[in-house]
Amino acid sequence: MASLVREQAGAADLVVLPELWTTGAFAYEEFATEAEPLDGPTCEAMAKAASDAGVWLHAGSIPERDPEGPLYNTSLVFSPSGELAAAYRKIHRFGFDKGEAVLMGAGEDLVTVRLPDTTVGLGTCYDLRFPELFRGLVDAGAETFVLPAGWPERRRAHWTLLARARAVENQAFVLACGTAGTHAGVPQAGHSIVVDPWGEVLAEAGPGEEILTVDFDPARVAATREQFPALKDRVLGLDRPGSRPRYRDGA
Ligand SMILES: NC(=O)CC(=O)C(=O)O
Repeated sequence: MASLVREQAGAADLVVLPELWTTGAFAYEEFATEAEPLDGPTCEAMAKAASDAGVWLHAGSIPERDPEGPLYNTSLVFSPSGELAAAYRKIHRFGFDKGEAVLMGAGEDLVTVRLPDTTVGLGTCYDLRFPELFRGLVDAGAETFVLPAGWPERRRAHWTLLARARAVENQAFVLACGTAGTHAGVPQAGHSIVVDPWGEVLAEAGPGEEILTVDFDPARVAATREQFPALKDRVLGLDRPGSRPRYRDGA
């Protein structure tokens, strides 16, 4: 993975990797054996790859070992000088009563990171189904969402639909990078996708491994929000019972 990142030197400003690529998102038994702290060998290798290539690197996510707590599914962003600029612990864990949902702890913090031309809001895979997270990130200034995933082929239609929905409703770019191949018997969707603030798909990968390259202009977020200012019409608090407008039964 480090040599793939290095190949982007001079070609990309930001490189994005998928979710849990050291294990596979469904290789549950490997989470504990492969987990490492944020100064572990994978982070060290990714920090070096980012600085060797001189790129911002969203290094996807790894199983994080917190000496004080449970394992976490943690996404990592490195600056072009190899500093860990952000770490985001996945808030919505997938699996209902098994897998990640029981093997890993839930993150609690919404995380944004300022890149030179855009503020990036972080989400991971299953988070894509929860619009309130992305609204929270918009409130924190996000203009571009970066989301690594290990999304199964079986639900690929949801992947595309949700990526476009998060882009349209938040008038933001969505850069969603998915794993390819088969992980622990689960065929992965691939189909990494980049969506613009109008909901148009700027680029989409195929089902297999590939490097998807896209040029986008972060200034389009402010322009879209100004030309079609739907975000200003939000009624806040609808998802919080007790807040206004009030909830009532019937007509
Ligand atoms: N793997 C995930 O985190 C999410 C997923 O599979 C889904 O359908 O949602």
